Amino acid sequence: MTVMENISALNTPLLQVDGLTKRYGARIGCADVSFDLWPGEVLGIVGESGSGKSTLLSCLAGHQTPDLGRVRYEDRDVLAMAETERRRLSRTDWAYVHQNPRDWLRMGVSAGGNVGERLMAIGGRHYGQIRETATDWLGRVEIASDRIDDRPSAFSGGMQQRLQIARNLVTSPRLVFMDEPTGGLDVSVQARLLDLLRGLVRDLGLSVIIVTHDLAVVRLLAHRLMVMKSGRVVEQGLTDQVLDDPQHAYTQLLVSSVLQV
Ligand SMILES: Nc1ncnc2c1ncn2[C@@H]1O[C@H](COP(=O)(O)OP(=O)(O)OP(=O)(O)O)[C@@H](O)[C@H]1O
Repeated sequence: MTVMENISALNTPLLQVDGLTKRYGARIGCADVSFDLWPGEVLGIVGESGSGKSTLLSCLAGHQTPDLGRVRYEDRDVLAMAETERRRLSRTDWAYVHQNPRDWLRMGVSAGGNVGERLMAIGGRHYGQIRETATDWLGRVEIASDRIDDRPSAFSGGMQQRLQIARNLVTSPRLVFMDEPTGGLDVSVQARLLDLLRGLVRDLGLSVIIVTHDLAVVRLLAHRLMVMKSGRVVEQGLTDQVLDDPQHAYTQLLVSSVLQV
């Protein structure tokens, strides 16, 4: 990129979402959701169970087709894209970290293989280099290099989640979707994972959309917050502002119920 292209990239949102709506029959999944995501920005999406967080995330990532609305990634219309192009984006520029790593890791393949496989999917062919990069990434997610040939089934839940993160980030994506990445883990394991995620997001300059019902997670990770209720965005703003001075009654309830715990 030239300097001018760099400056212009900084002035353009990475993702532009406009009026996104998804219904399941008569039921609303998400309705009229609009926002911009900027390079290097972490956007948190919170709301109680059934508020539409996962529906929104899966529509953004192209796993579901919305009924209405527009999604632009850089200068590309994501919804009008051919399936092959969207798949290519998912392997290169985008990553998706799911709540349950066991469903998304290849449990019969070694830890190193799980990471290396993603490099091979984008054209990596040199075995030595792939193994070296996989070892480096295991180190970055705090998995000892002598575990490289172990299968994920021999790993703890926290290690499996860290392996899923390495598998996702090894291809240097720019935009990472995360769906409850710390869900289902012990509190101390969650804290370590959050710390790790925060470091990676900062060091790699990632743009992230993270869905969670856990306000502590967004407090630590997200620059900006969107609060959803019944499929709609009821409040959005800078994370600290929204959490310290919630304007909408629903956000006030969310925040106060956490404080009572
Ligand atoms: N496949 C589906 N078929 C029908 N209705 C669905 C489907 N998926 C979600 N819904 C409905 O859409 C609404 C939003 O659900 P969604 O799973 O997006 O919420 P969520 O905030 O992610 O909840 P959770 O935190 O429990 O995952 C809910 O009313 C839900 O019942």
